[in-house]
Amino acid sequence: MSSQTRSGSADAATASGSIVLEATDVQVSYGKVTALRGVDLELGEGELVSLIGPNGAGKTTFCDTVNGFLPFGGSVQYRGMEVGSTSRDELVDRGMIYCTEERDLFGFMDVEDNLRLGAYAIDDEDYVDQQLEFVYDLFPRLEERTEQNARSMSGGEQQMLAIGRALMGDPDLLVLDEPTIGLAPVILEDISQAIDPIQEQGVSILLTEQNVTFALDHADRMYLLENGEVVKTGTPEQLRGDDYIRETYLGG
Ligand SMILES: Nc1ncnc2c1ncn2[C@@H]1O[C@H](COP(=O)(O)OP(=O)(O)OP(=O)(O)O)[C@@H](O)[C@H]1O
Repeated sequence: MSSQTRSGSADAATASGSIVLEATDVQVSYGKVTALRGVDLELGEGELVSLIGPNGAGKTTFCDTVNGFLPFGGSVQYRGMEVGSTSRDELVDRGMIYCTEERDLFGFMDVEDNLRLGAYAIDDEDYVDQQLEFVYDLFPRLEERTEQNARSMSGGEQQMLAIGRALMGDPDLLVLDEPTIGLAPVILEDISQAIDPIQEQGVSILLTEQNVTFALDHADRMYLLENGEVVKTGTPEQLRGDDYIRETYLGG
């Protein structure tokens, strides 16, 4: 999907189809607390890159940073645009869509209205209808609940709605911050099954996770963040074979 509803981008990175997101030496502090230290991360066209790490490692801070919500040191480039000097509206307009850990749903609005709000900036009504159908195919539980208020849904259903709403915004890069947190295994499976079809639509994905198994199952490449620093990177295959990852994050 993507680009169909968005004004054409002429920059080199888009034209060459290579780097979507490039973070270089990113530093973020909250007063005296340093949350990110010298983080480098690269995400290529169509890739799913996962940033894994324990509580407080800095995953949400990284998502907030690349989405232009925090002041930072270093450089973050999205499609060749420097995030620090690009407005949030422009980032969203160019397809950087953020599904936050808090989900940010409109609790007193129903499922379909929440979904349609995700497409507020898109004029192409055919696209919106088509994408709504895609989201309902992806999450049939949402289609069964089109008129149910978001606040009355289970945590898992709300997570599906949050992802669905992000998809309605025609993402080029979808940033998913800990989508599996607190979910029962059966719901986790529903979320898991949605990942491949989203990638098949041509969407690049940055996924943060504490659930290392989930990340290993879906990522093309991974970065392990601890105390604000990237301490390991590699493919899932490489990280599965890593003693430290196995002992610390996969229970030996
Ligand atoms: N608004 C804030 N003010 C002060 N410190 C903050 C703020 N937000 C985050 N921090 C601190 O920055 C560090 C990184 O937090 P962050 O939420 O980015 O980690 P995380 O990996 O997303 O954790 P979790 O998995 O628990 O959500 C933590 O020490 C946290 O207390």
